[in-house]
Amino acid sequence: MSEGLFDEGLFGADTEMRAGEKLAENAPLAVRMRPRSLDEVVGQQHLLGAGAPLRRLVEGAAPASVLLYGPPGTGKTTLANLVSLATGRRFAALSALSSGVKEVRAVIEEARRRLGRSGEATVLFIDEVHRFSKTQQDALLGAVEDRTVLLVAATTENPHFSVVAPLLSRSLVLQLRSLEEDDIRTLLRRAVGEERGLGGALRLEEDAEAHLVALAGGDARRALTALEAAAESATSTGADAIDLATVEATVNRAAVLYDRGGDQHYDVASAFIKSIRGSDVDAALHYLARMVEAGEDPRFIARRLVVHASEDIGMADPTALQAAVAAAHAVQFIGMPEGRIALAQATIHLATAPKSNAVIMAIDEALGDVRAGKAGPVPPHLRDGHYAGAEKLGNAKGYQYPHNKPEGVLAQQYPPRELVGRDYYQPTGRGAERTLSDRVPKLRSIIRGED
Ligand SMILES: Nc1ncnc2c1ncn2[C@@H]1O[C@H](COP(=O)(O)OP(=O)(O)OP(=O)(O)O)[C@@H](O)[C@H]1O
Repeated sequence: MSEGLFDEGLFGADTEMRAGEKLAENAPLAVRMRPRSLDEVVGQQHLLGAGAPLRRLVEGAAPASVLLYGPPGTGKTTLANLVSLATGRRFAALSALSSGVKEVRAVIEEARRRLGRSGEATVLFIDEVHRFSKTQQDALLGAVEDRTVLLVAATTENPHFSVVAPLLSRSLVLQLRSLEEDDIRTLLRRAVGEERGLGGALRLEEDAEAHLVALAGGDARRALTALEAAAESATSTGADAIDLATVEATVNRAAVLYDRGGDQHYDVASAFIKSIRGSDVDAALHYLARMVEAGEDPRFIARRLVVHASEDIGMADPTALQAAVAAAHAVQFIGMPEGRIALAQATIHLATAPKSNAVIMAIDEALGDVRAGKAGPVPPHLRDGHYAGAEKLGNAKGYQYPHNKPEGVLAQQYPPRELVGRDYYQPTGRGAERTLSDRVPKLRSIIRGED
């Protein structure tokens, strides 16, 4: 197995960093400022106070695999690193974005060999573990179980929904919190002053600092990345301080490059859906490609497809919902990068399908009535007639069984009295809904006895 695998992870050459090892000077500021000991970690006191679970782990108490769950840039990678440093284990990292079962197996195999050969233990850090498919997560189980690796998995999504049960039950789930404004301020000041940061070459003006704190939204990486961009800009103009104007002029760039949870994400997702609704298959594929390339969570994309299969296509092509659900399953099953093909197939299916919004209109009108209080008693003949005493109440009495009629439909009141004659579903007549445009009015007239 090539050592190079470890170098291709999310921190480049930093992947196998050891205490005291010098980081490349050209590493990003956020990487250079990564805490080297627990004392340098800000916030997360609920996990790091005396006797708290993470401190015990870092201090070498009973090693357990951990799932770190929390927003981006709050210290998940950092803490994984510290666990390996403090416990003298080698640090191997994989990103679920770019690794498959093959890579997972290779890393585990290497960990097993090292353990057998020299007794050297490994912390295996898996970033964004929620992006792993079930099969990929299952590949980790054996090694976690027999302690070949100490797994530290990070996720920004609730692990109870995104991590397979056997892995969940073998791990300690620890939730990280967004950093407080004061924590971010501390990190910015450290980065400005310390040698491994900007080395005190520039001053950070007060309002510029406040702006960076606000922009960060509790994400330390975002704060340090924006600071670095502003510092580069200030240096290039020969200034000796970073002022508010410089921060404002540079943050857009920083935001576009690094802001996974920001506006771009929602704008592109919105354009994707609107292209599908507009039947522009090529534009839809373009936005899909942008999301895939940006590392968007494939399950987020799949969920949008499932929603819009019903909202924009509905009964005009009932197989669209099946296609979207199948793509969602496929993504879960095979993971990325192969999952992109299933997503593309569902995108093409939805974009080229005939369109109808009759389903969403129908349910929303029905909901509107219910919310307006139009929800009278259920007609007695439709009530549950199975329990003891039901008959006495007159429940189910007079109910007519539609199958007894040759057409399978008969005249009978189904809605509460005040809603008799109310039509919610209005077929558009497009695609497969065409047949419903004929059938639904006929059904209504039989049921309402107008025939
Ligand atoms: N709690 C913290 N204390 C000190 N520095 C922090 C903390 N959290 C993050 N940082 C700084 O931000 C950088 C990025 O943090 P880290 O990689 O640990 O975040 P993460 O939670 O793993 O984020 P992501 O989910 O985006 O991968 C670190 O290199 C470090 O400089």
